Amino acid sequence: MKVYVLRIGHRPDRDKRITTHVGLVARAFGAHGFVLSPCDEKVLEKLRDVEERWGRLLEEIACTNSPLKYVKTWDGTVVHLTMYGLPVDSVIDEIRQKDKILVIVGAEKVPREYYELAHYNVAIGNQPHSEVAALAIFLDRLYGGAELYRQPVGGKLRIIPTEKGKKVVKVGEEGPSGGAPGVRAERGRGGRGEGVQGADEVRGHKRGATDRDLGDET
Ligand SMILES: C[S@@+](CC[C@H](N)C(=O)[O-])C[C@H]1O[C@@H](n2cnc3c(N)ncnc32)[C@H](O)[C@@H]1O
Repeated sequence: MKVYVLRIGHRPDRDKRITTHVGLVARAFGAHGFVLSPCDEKVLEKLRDVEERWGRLLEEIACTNSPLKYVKTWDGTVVHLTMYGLPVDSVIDEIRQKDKILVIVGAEKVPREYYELAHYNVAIGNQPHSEVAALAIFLDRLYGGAELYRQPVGGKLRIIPTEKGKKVVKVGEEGPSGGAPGVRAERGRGGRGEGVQGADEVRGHKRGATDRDLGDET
């Protein structure tokens, strides 16, 4: 399964923090790609910085100024998170069977076309709340919780879970039993470029094994 998150309706003057949180949730909760619309380099830079320090979980961090075209040319399943949609529990098993999923989250009012283009309009409860919460719960239901235990590739720092305090070590110094308990990332890192349509309209950053962020400090 390949999952991309498309954040639409971002307002650079007021949404930087919440959009960054959408991106961080996409990264930490199992998405393979994060696409922002409209483009805002500051937000993308922040996400790249997190990936550089904490390790690579996203295959692609990109933006588009033609979000509708991005959705129309997505060659997979389109899920739009909205409080007006169907209850997540009634559709999540079906969505989990799909190979390629684009999850759209809005900011303020989402244009009607997105509701029509979506294969699934999905509600995380039928009350208004937040795109950050909606995305987190959707991805957690999609992966059944396993996404929390993926291990990033490269980066500089790892957290050693502790009962109290903060234990952070450099990559390579985790020790034989270091690192978070759990499973390694189940998905492969291959298939870069999948899900990128209208390359002339998608400005992004694709990461390869030679990127500077793969170097560790040890
Ligand atoms: C500030 S909310 C706007 C609420 C909007 N009226 C709506 O259609 O959900 C911004 C985004 O959060 C997400 N969201 C908010 N509440 C949600 C809910 N109950 N279920 C699913 N998504 C939700 C949607 O993606 C929405 O575009």
